[in-house]
Amino acid sequence: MNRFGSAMILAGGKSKRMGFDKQQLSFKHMKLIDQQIEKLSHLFEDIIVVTYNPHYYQNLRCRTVCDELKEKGPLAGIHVGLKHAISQYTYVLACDMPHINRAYIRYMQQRIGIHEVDVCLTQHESKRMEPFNAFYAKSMVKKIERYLLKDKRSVCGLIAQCEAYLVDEKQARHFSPQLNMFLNLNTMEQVKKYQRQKDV
Ligand SMILES: Nc1nc2c(ncn2[C@@H]2O[C@H](COP(=O)(O)OP(=O)(O)OP(=O)(O)O)[C@@H](O)[C@H]2O)c(=O)[nH]1
Ligand SMILES: [Mg+2]
Repeated sequence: MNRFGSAMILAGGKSKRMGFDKQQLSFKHMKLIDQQIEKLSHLFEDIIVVTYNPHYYQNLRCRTVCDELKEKGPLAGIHVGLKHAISQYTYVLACDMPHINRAYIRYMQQRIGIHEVDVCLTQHESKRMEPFNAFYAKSMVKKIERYLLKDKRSVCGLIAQCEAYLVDEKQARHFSPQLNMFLNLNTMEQVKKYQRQKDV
């Protein structure tokens, strides 16, 4: 099994705050998720979209899976994505994150190369962790399953129980000074602000 071949995009949420399905978000007549798939396909040989709408992705360079454990939130997406992954580690992104930072992905891959860990993610000075734009090991599948079956959902709670390599905020800012690489669009207000700043 190779080390970093798979990436997954989570697109199985309810988008309640947005008011319409976030996997349909478009900028300049192109869906954000299609743009993510395109960008990731230059970095990963296998792109998995975790979605309940596989027909959106028929002609794209990706495959689709859907949650086995339903109604349990993002971790259930990570669970099934890891199950289908072809590599030891999988890059995890949410479908509402417009900035993919190639240098940071490479940096995390290097860190994982040195420290054999279950996950590699970023921690803010406030101690808050970023669950996406992160790597998870395939070996976490069973642990995540047990955790979800106990009706727990918090990614950060899970991380506390595993071997994690945490990149600190200061280090992450070398790659993304405003931490844009973690920006996720949850509401139309956030979309409008993003469009104003980026002129997209
Ligand atoms: N596969 C899967 N993905 C999920 C699930 N819940 C959320 N996600 C995804 O996880 C990412 C982060 O979740 P949120 O930003 O809270 O998205 P959301 O849950 O659709 O939005 P809200 O309903 O407003 O909370 C997004 O990419 C969602 O599509 C789920 O139950 N299954
Ligand atoms: Mg949510």
